[in-house]
Amino acid sequence: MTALTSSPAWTALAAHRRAMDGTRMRDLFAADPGRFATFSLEAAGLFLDYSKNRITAETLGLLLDLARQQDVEGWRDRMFAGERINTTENRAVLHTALRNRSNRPVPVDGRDVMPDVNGVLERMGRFATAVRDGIWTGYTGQPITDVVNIGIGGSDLGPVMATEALKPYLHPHIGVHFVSNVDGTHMAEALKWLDPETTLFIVASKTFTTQETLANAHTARRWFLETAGDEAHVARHFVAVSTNEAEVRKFGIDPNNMFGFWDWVGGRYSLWSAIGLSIAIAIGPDRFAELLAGAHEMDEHFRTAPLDRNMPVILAMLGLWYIDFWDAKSYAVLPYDQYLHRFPAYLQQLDMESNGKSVTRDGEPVDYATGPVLFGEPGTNGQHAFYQLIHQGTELIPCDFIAPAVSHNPIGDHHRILLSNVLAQPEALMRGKTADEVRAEMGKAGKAPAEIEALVPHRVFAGNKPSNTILMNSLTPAALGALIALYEHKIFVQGIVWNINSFDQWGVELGKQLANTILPELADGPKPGAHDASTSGLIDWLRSHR
Ligand SMILES: O=P(O)(O)OC[C@H]1O[C@](O)(CO)[C@@H](O)[C@@H]1O
Repeated sequence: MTALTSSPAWTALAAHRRAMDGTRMRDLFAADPGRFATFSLEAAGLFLDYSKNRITAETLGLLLDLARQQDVEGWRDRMFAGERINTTENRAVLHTALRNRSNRPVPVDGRDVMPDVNGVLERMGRFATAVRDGIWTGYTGQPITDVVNIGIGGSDLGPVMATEALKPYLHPHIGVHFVSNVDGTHMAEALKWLDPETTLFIVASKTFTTQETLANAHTARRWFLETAGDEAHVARHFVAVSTNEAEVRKFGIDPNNMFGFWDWVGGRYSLWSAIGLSIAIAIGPDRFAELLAGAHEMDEHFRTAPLDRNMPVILAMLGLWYIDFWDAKSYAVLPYDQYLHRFPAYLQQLDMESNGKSVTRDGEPVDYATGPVLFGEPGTNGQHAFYQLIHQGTELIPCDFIAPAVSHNPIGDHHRILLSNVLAQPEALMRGKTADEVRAEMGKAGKAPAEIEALVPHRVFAGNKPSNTILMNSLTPAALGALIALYEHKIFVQGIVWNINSFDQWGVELGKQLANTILPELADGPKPGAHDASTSGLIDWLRSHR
């Protein structure tokens, strides 16, 4: 057993879990009229109801004991203080500094990073305004009509998700597009309707060595030069966002057109940095500042609220409760807001790249489950796709439901219908439907007893399925900022309790290395090198079918 699973807090939870067998949320609600008030809280403009979980006050107490035992508060303070808590890469973890609207100094190796952070933010703001106001023009003097962000992973998913989420705030005459996949189709489809004279490319890559992004950027450059002709025009149409000035120069982008950030910003935590340039152009610097401010408010909450009133900590510990003590392997995030349709995809990287780890910070194998498989779709679409399995399948899948009280598009009674669904699903998951309830319902509908009995097993809902509901007034930039920061910190807390490093991603390297080996082997020439029979067979098949 590892130190964690043999620890007092863990073993107490394991015993408590066994004692919870047979406990049903239905009964807990019936026994305690104050359950909703006890298990809900508000922070940074977000309201969290976590009363529909398999918990009692004792459960929460034990979960928080575990958080304390693992020194969540100490690690949190070390993160905010700029300590190098990403030990395998020897880096600080300071995405919170990027949205530190208090301007409290944040030292890294004794040097305050805030002047640099504010400096880049100001440059981004000036540039975004110039593009938005038509002052930054293309090489023929025309205003920019389209911006294409070329990046992948953290250099894509955050900006895509945020510009989709904040569509009501977009500039009316500038289209923002994203190309991430190295599949030429992605680029070809994006460029199809664009005019090189009025298109601005943002090449976004922390390292500026990512194969997919560089391939896409070179293709975009060639496409642009086919019309523009002169290399000198590249400067008005290509800007870079990176930490790697040398590689940016090598690509041929003038460092004056580069927006920098720092190694202490993880890729999947980077939308708050210059990686958010496409967001700033899309919604304007003031709205971008509101996004940062919303996240900062959640940071302050996370930094200062006691653990039992701390939204990210509570969400984290509930998630961990199901993963480690109820054998839940996956987890659904279900936004009831069409604008949040890319939010689950964004969270997949945030959560699965952060906590998809199986060794501790010291390199020992874990003997407990870590990050879950995360998936989701906007409600109500998901209801007509995979909710069946959540309601009646054999897997336990905890869910987060997310919804705004007010829609940006108050058409007829659409929003009321949407809200009725986001309330009904957690209720149904929690309550379920017993055999007697099925019998009574079918009896009332005049069904024959034999038919009723045949269908009872199919129409019973076990219920007792856990979920959280997160509400906000409306999906503003500030609310979105708070929501993202909530999940960032939730993931952080889980990583600390699991004693893993949530800030590296070595697991993506092997595939990259092997792809580089296979790349030349797909060309004509000598037979493929040493592979397993399957990989060699597939290479041969592809070579003979083109
Ligand atoms: O911004 P870069 O350096 O191009 O990296 C893109 C992505 O690649 C990864 O390193 C691995 O997928 C991510 O962590 C990162 O967000």
